[in-house]
Amino acid sequence: MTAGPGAGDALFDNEDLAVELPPEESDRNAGVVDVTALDPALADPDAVADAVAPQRDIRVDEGEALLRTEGLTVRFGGLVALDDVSFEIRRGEILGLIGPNGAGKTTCFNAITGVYKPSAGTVSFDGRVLAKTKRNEITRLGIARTFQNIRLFSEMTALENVVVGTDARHRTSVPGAIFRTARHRREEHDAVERGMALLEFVGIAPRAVEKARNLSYGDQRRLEIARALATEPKLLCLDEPAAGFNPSEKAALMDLIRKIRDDGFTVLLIEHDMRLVMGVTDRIVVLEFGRKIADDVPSAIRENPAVIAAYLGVPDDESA
Ligand SMILES: Nc1ncnc2c1ncn2[C@@H]1O[C@H](COP(=O)(O)OP(=O)(O)OP(=O)(O)O)[C@@H](O)[C@H]1O
Repeated sequence: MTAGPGAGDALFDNEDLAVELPPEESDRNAGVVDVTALDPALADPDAVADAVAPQRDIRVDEGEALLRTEGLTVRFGGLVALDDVSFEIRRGEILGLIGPNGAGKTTCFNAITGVYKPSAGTVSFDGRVLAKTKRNEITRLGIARTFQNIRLFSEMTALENVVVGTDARHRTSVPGAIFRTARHRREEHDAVERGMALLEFVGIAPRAVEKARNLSYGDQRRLEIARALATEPKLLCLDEPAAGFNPSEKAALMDLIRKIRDDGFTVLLIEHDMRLVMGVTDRIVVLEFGRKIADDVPSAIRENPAVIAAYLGVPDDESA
C-alpha cells in the first residue's frame, strides 16, 4: 500500500485522540441555574425552537440552492489549495464536506465565509455573488460558522457570549447605546431572552451565568454553536464540531445538528469522524488535493472507489 495523504484517517471509525479533562468537582456545579424557574417558556421546546429561528420562512424554498460555488480556486503562492471546485448547498439540507488532511476543506470554508478572496471562481449565496463582500456583511447576509479551535470570550459568561452574537443584527446606533434609548433597551432585553433560548436549545441553559472558560470542553463547543446561531444565519458552517468528543458526546452532537436543521437552518459540516458524517448528512462533497472527487448521498460515497482510495491510499501496482 502506498500511504495516501490521508492514510491516517480511518474511513469509518476514527476516534479523536484529544481527551476532555474532567473539571474539578467544585467547578462542576458552579454557576448552575434552574432557568425554567426564572423563565417558564424555556421549558417549552416549541417556544424555544421558535425563538431560536425567527425566520421560519427560510424553509419555503427547501431543496433549492442556497449557496453555490463555481470554479472556486484559492492559491497560496504556488500551492493550489482549492482547484476549480463547484458544488451547491441546498436549502434545508445537511451537507458534509470531507477529504483527507490538507484536502482544502478549511480553505473552502474560509472562501465561503469571506476570510479568503478566491483567486478564481465565484461563491453565490441566496442569489447574490459574494465577490467583494466583507466578512461582517457575509454574516449579515446569513452565513455563520464555528472554528476548529474554539474561539470564545473566556472571561464572559455563556449568556454574554451568545448576546454578543446577536449584536450582528442590532439596529441601534452608537449614540442610541450611549444614551440607552428605548429601542436600545428593547434590543438588549430581546437579546437576553433569545440568548437564553439559544442556550436552552443547545442544552447548556443551566450554565448561562458561568464564565465560558469554566465550561466543560463539550459545553464550550455547544456554546460556539449557540453563538453562531445567534446571528440568525440561513447557513451554519460547522468546522469539525466533534473534535475531541467521546462517542456519546458525538451521538448527542448528531442529535443537535439534526435539531438545528429541523428548526429551519441549512448546515455545512466539515468533520473527520466518518460515522458522524455518514449518520447525519443528506449529501457529501469529497475533496482531495483541492479538487472535488465526489458529490453524492452518503450511501454512494461510502462505496465510491475514488473516495476509498483517497482515504486509504492506492496499492502501488494499481496506481501505476
Ligand atoms: N494560509 C495558508 N497559507 C499557505 N498555505 C495554506 C494556508 N491555508 C492552507 N494552506 C494549505 O492549503 C492546503 C489545504 O489546507 P486546508 O487547511 O484547507 O485543508 P483541510 O482539508 O482543511 O485539512 P485538515 O483536515 O488537516 O484541516 C494545505 O496544503 C495547506 O497546507
